[in-house]
Amino acid sequence: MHLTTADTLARFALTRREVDEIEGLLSRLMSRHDRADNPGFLAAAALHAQELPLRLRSTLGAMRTRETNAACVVSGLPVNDAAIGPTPRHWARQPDRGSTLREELWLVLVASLLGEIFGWATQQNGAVVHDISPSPGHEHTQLGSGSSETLAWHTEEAFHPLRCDYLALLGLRNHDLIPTTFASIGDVTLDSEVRDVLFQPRFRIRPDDSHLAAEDRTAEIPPGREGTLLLAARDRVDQMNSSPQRVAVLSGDPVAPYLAIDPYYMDVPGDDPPARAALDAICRAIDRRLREIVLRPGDIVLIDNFRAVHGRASFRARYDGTDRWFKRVNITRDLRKSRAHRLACDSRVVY
Ligand SMILES: NC(=[NH2+])NCCC[C@H](N)C(=O)O
Ligand SMILES: O=C(O)CCC(=O)C(=O)O
Ligand SMILES: [Fe+2]
Repeated sequence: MHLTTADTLARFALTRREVDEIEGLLSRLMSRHDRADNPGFLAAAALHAQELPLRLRSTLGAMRTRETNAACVVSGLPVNDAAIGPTPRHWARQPDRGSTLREELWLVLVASLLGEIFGWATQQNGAVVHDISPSPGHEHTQLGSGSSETLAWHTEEAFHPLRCDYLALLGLRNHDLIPTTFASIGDVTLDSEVRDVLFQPRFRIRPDDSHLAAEDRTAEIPPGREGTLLLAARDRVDQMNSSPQRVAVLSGDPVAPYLAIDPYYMDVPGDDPPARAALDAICRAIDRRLREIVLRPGDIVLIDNFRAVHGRASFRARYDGTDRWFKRVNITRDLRKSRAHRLACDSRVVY
């Protein structure tokens, strides 16, 4: 079987005029909002995003509706390296969130062209805009804060039924040009027997370690429904870890399927050699198609989390304030489907 091969990685370079327009929009928004993740700004983000240049809006509109490409790199917005401050050594340790307000507004606006932004109660303490930077002690982990090991390619939250439709990564600092890795299912060729097996619920995907981090569990349990939801979310992660359901890797249209895969956290239960062989086959096919995307400061990559996998090359962390530093958001096309797991209809945190 040959899946559709429309080019999977689009590159969108902002013109000088578009950069000027965006700078103006960001300055106006910065005078009115002190954080990119405050509820007031998030509620209006989709509206403000309509002030982004038309060419950008239509490119991302096509990515959303026609599934033309599985990723798009938007480049050209300058970032002042001194102004954003030193790279934090831990996601919770950025001394002044205001130092990246401009860049976070940029990320949230662009992401809002694809859908609604949300975070996980069990990840980075419910933050909606995540920090990705290397942390001491995490070098050999499979976390965004790892470094010395390759971050194995994956679907973001492959284990979770409410996983994002898209994720967006913003480069703030990347002096060593350490690449993000990327491959689209649209570039992968599979035998029809392999594909048929991957469409069946014969696989298990456990939560990745970012949802189990002990540090997320030290905070006090809040009272009321929030506490109830938080404890239930932790229990669910624990359960998905101890007794995961059997799921399919591929879904949707057999000739242009969607994908949920995270081999590092997967296994094939029971005596099922054909399922094992099918998983190995798709992993090899994806490995062959894996390519590198180097995000420079100001660049945003939007990744279709139903059609592409991503990861990161290994590198040596510096821990001197000049390390690679990204911001990340999850995007859903439909916030309503997670309503049972959120406190309010407009809340962005999924428990
Ligand atoms: N193979 C994996 N899924 N590794 C985990 C990916 C990193 C994880 N999303 C984090 O925020 O730290
Ligand atoms: O650092 C990167 O380029 C990708 C990180 C990533 O995939 C993650 O944090 O889930
Ligand atoms: Fe990821």
